[in-house]
Amino acid sequence: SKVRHFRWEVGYMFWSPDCVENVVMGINGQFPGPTIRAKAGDTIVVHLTNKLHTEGVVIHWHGIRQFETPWADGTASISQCVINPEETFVYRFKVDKAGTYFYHGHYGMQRSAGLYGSLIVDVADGEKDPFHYDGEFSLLLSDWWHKNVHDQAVGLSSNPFRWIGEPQSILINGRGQYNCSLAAHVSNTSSSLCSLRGDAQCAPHVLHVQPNKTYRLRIASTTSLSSLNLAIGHHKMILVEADGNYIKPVAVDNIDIYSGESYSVLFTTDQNPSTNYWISATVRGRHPQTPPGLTILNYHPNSPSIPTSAPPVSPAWDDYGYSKSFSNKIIALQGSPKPPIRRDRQIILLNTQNKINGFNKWSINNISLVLPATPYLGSIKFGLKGAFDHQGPPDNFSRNYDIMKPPMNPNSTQGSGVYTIHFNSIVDVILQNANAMAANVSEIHPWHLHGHDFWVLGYGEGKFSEKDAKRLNLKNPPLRNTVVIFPYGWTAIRFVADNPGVWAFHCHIEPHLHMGMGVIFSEAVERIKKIPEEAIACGLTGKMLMHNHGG
Ligand SMILES: O=C1O[C@H]([C@@H](O)CO)C(O)=C1O
Repeated sequence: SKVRHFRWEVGYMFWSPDCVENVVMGINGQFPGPTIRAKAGDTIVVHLTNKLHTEGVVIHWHGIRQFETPWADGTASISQCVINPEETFVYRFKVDKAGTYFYHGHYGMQRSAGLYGSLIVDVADGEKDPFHYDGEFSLLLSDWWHKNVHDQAVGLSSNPFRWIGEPQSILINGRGQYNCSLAAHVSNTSSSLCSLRGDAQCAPHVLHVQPNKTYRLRIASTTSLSSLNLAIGHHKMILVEADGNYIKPVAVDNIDIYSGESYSVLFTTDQNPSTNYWISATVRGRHPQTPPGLTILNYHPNSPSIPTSAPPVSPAWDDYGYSKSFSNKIIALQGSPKPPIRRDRQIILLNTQNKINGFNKWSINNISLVLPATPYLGSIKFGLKGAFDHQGPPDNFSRNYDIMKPPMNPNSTQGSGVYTIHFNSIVDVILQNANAMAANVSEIHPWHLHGHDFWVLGYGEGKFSEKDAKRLNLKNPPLRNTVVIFPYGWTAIRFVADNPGVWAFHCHIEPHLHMGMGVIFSEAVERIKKIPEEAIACGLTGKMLMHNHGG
């Protein structure tokens, strides 16, 4: 295995992700940031220098479990102090499992500002994937607003509340088209056909293929808000990987992908080779006001021109039955690690939209998460009293809460308390969805766990009951790091607390996390040996270091 070094500078720059010039957060002058490619077992070392003028930054390596390096998880106020302008922080961590991953900012709304890129881990030398392919491509999906993230964040924390609204564009590898459509001539749209130079920043990323070959398409979603459906016109796909875990191969026409998820699919170029085909990413789960993101599958030796057929038709945005049946198709590949058959602890998390002093929030068991000034990892390790709320949040919610109705009393509180998890204990979490503040509204939330993969034991409708607990899938549940809760439904997961650290578990919709939709798991922190000083040189841990050094 190798040690792979990267020197990165994060900075704002002018860029036209969807043909409209804006300010984006880039890395080394690139948007999206550079792709990291490594082999399982390698060590990645990223020297990250903050070239933003007046704000801190961190980067989270989404899906990488950070065994023995919990300070490198890249979560502001949780695993480390933010990196200040002109400072360099060294992220050093092992990528221990092959798969499709990505990285992104995890401070304020910096992911929405464009701070993201792909992280791809190939199998180690001498190892093989359990499937064959002739070539591969990688698509990183995101959504893009013309309103800058500062305005977005201020709106979310204002009274009256200003919602960010739906995105202007869906980007595929950082490229979308706002004021025109690649498919104007073949779909019923009022937009005009794009006339783009191939080297324009918003020109689509074209996939060049040979006929009669099999390709692996790696797809990851780092959207701020949007749930997407991805399809390749006229081609079937076989799903083989989810969130860096092999799954039982299953043939599908298209895939639902929620923010924080990744998949690999195989497709064979067995269609009429005299034409090109569309790849589309269409908004689902919220009333779409954003045209699909599009790119082109270009069969050799055709020119990379616009396909003559219409883009694929996706399921209706509110066809949740379709989404549920898709999610239920994902099961573990035979021979994958199985979950332990019993649990040590069950935590039931009610997801509600709330008000605090007139401000809109999201709460979990009636507590809206606010992050403390001193990152948890250091304050917990050194027992610094007063760094965050002493009282841990509850493991359950009131039994008579009606999840089908808007909250009777929408007032909630904010808090920074943590769930303390014992080393090697087996934890079940039941994510319980509910009605939002408006009547007859319940939204999709993709939940992402840091530091772990978990088994998805099942999805269900309504309020989770003891009956449901007996019917969980312990036979072949898939391992993942992100899972969705459907409107008015619940989702059950299980994980083994085998990774000392402080780990966020949160809705991956960035404005929702910003509004408090997450919890913190403090796991066996007493087992962590030496935390690098640069991760904790702020707040109360910074003061402690100063005293220790006789400052
Ligand atoms: O957090 C959210 O706020 C809006 C809406 O509920 C209020 O405008 C919305 O759709 C969200 O997901």
